[in-house]
Amino acid sequence: MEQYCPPAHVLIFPFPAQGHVNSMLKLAELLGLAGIHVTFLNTDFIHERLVRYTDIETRFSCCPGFQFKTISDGLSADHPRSLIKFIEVYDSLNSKTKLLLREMLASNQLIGSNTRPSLTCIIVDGLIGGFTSDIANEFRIPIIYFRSISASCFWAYFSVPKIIEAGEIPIRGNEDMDRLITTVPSMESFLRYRDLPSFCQVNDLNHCNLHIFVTETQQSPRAHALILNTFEDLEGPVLSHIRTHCSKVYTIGPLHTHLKFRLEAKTSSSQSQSSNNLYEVDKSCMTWLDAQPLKSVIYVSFGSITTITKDEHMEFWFGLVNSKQRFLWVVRSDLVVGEHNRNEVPEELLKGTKERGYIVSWAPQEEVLAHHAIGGFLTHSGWNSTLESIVAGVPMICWPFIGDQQLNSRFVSEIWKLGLDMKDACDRFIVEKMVNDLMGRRRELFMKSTNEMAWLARKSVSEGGSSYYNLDRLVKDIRLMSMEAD
Ligand SMILES: O=c1ccn([C@@H]2O[C@H](COP(=O)(O)OP(=O)(O)O[C@H]3O[C@H](CO)[C@@H](O)[C@H](O)[C@H]3O)[C@@H](O)[C@H]2O)c(=O)[nH]1
Repeated sequence: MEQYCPPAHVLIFPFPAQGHVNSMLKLAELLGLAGIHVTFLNTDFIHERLVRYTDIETRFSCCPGFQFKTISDGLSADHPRSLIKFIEVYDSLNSKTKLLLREMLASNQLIGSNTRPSLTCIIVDGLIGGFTSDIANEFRIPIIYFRSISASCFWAYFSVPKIIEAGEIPIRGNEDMDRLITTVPSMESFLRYRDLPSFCQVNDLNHCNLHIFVTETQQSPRAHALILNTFEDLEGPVLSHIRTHCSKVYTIGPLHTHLKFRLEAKTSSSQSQSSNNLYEVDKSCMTWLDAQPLKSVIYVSFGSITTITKDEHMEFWFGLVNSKQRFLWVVRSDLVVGEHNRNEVPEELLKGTKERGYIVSWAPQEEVLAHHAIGGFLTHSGWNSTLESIVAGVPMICWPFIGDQQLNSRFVSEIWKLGLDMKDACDRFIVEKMVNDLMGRRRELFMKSTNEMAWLARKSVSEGGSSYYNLDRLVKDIRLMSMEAD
């Protein structure tokens, strides 16, 4: 006789930012496809944007047990919620949202209807894992951490107490930027001070950003399991170190491809759509791309939170135009700090852009990277963008801005050999040279490694691959929890 298995119900709670919500929604959908009930908890602010720019009715129609719930982030309606206000967002979540979450759990508001089972576990973004774990413990609900960064960056944050103990941070001066950091196991031979996550590159070891990222990461072993958006062939050595501290680590990425493959298998369609946007997508760039020759366009995008100065904007713009390569550039309305006067933009830039460029304020990035006209990606090295480029087999020029991006760009260039690292430079001549190198002279150098890694990424999420297998294990683990709780 088959054993009765009570339905499982997972609460998923992301940190409220595009890169985090995007990947956790994909995880949610994968669990939904496996027949698990999912309640996705967004802040009101994020949910309002998601509903405005993503057709969520259609997106989640294949998961009948899926529901959204919202919670306040405790900030006023006119708060910018931008990167420079990160601490205010974080503090408000840790104080005000924490109380609301407790109330919602106490009054069963997160269940929704009486046909929905009670919560089996909470999957929380590890960046807000601390307070969520405290509450989950009060209600005796198991907690699983999800991190939207690479395993390598997770491991670097985890190792910070050792780095400090060895006196390797802070550094004495700029001359030390290239000094090797020797205390992060598996990275001893290539990790320089300048490659550490930017929050570790501080003079004050009590800096709140450093404190938050390190403390939250150090708490991970408290969780029942850790889910990472990566794959074994990409980060195997680091993952084996993480596994000595966290007993269950599920690597199930690249999530966007994993979801695409599972949706295609379920619906027998190859048109599966998996992007979740908090910005209005301008699809006109796809028509422009259709008219460009094979691998002739460099795609330029700095993700959802990077900002650049007017001077940096000019350096990139001149570099791109002077390279004489075709380019597609995402310039978000809030990318450049300070407005340019139309007559401040030199005529040669406007002319060069009209001839060979196309600018949008938000692109369908996954589709863009998969387009045959794309030959390179000038990126800020956010983890989602890095994975999307890896799967598409597109070599990168990395211009990391903040946080994990500094470390990602080192791995892309030095370890995985998937592109060039332009960190700490923003100069029109360097941009021009790097773009021409990537699109021309050095393309062949990268093609073998980008093709190989793209193949490994796809293999990992195909039936029999490591991420495919790990997702099935995660689903079984969750079902087992629901049986134990029954
Ligand atoms: O025009 C655009 C630009 C971006 N994207 C998507 O937006 C996401 C951007 O994510 P990511 O590349 O990770 O960058 P950020 O938005 O900057 O993400 C934040 O969150 C990430 C995950 O924690 C970190 O790796 C980054 O450093 C951090 O800045 C990706 O899925 C892109 O496909 C679009 O769809 N269209």
